[in-house]
Amino acid sequence: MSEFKQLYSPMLQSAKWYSVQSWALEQTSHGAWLLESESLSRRLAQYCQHFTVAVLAQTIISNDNLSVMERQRVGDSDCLEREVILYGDQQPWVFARTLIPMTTLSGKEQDLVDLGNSPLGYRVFNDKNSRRDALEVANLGTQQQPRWARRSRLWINDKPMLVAELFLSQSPVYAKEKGC
Ligand SMILES: C=C(O[C@@H]1C=C(C(=O)O)C=C[C@H]1O)C(=O)O
Repeated sequence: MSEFKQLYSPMLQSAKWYSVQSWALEQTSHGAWLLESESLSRRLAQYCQHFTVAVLAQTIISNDNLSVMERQRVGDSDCLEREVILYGDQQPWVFARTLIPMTTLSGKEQDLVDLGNSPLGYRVFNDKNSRRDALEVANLGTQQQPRWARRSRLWINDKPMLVAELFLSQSPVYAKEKGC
């Protein structure tokens, strides 16, 4: 198993998520990232020369293995679980875990299985019928040294998927805080 997956997958899955309103995110530099409602991939790509995605794992998981909240967001179907690292100029910036219900992988959306190293966000937000809702934020670090994560539901043609993203220490989300 990849070291990234071993480290970050349990971190993300044990996160305590809070609605965005619980955090004072407006007018902060990290808030602009966490509140991004369009494609995070596109935003990250603007901060580097080479934006790349590496798939760590892609497997089908039973609905029984989802948490109650995950089930509330995506329903009762088994899911394709896709875990990736998003890289900016070879630096690991984001660990992301996406749950795509098998019922979403129908019609035009069957191609989501074969994304490989293409960013999911490019595919989803290229479609006119896409949107994001149910945004939640977690801090997996401390107040002094935050490690931000967010979870949101994406819709494509009225079919849901759930994306959780952990912003790693080298990501531009922390640039201002570090005084760079
Ligand atoms: C969901 C988006 O796509 C990003 C790309 C992902 C992937 O390729 O698996 C996963 C999560 C995202 O951060 C986005 O760009 O908003």
